[in-house]
Amino acid sequence: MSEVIHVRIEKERAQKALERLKKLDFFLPQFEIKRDGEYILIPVSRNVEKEENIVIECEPREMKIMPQGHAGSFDLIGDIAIIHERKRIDHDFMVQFILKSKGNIRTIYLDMGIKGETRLRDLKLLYGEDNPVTMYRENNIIMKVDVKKAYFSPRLSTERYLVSRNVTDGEYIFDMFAGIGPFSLNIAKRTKCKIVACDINSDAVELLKYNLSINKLLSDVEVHEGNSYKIIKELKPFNRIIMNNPVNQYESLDEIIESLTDGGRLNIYMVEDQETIEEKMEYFIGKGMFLETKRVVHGYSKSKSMYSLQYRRDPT
Ligand SMILES: C[S@@+](CC[C@H](N)C(=O)[O-])C[C@H]1O[C@@H](n2cnc3c(N)ncnc32)[C@H](O)[C@@H]1O
Repeated sequence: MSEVIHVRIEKERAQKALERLKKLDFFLPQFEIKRDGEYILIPVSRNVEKEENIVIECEPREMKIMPQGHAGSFDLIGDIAIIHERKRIDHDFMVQFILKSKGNIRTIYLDMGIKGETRLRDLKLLYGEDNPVTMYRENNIIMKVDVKKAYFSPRLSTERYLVSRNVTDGEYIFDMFAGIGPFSLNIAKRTKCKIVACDINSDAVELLKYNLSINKLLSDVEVHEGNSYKIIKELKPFNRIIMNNPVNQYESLDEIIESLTDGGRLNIYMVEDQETIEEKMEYFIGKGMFLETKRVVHGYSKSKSMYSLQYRRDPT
């Protein structure tokens, strides 16, 4: 049986990452470089995680395991690993695989599914201490994460970086489903903007405030606990609205579009299949929105993917 770890990197940055991985002697030339939507999968040797310094260029956060006869992946969040299985996986094999390939793993959970409005994960302990709190770094930001009390996924770190790069100083931004704050933190770190971040989960809001404080960004972000669909009415209009709650049904999209300034931008994340994403895109075009970027963030199921769409509201 052979198993290969791949660094998953956005297409535009893949060449640079490949050169860097070759230089560091992590690249495994005997295995194929593959495509995954807008991303490239580069086969690497197991100890790539040790090179924390290449995270920003390469982001080897999401390691995919593709052993024959198994189908799963795991996320690394600080010293916690969370296994996601698509088909039935031999859990002992996965635990041993992770422990052998990663040096610093304290706890391994199996993802039993995400539920409800607050998107909390049902986690089963497979290895180590049942302590869901850890510190996690991405794009020069540090975050306290509690994988049981608030939603967090490291898989969007490149997305958050790209969105933050698109923001210009002076924007007034609403991060509607902020969670523990990764979008707001990435933007506040790189720009001088006024950001409003809101989440309905009080534990997420507490972590968000803590994360702003440890990154010294408290004064850049106004935090609200509550229902964003209500709060937006009081605080609009915004130059940019970020909607990252892709699995739950979005409400009041007409009103949200109306809450943008002329030329304002909407960054929206959706889990759809090829057909339904086209329908959703037609809706926005019908509302006078101009599509600026469309990316496949990652595959979600056999037929569905997570899409990242950026629209600009053109003056009517
Ligand atoms: C998929 S998570 C995204 C979190 C964050 N943007 C991230 O990238 O980690 C969606 C978040 O939206 C929050 N949420 C769900 N409905 C909400 C609402 N009506 N108003 C505010 N927050 C809400 C949930 O508590 C959850 O933290």
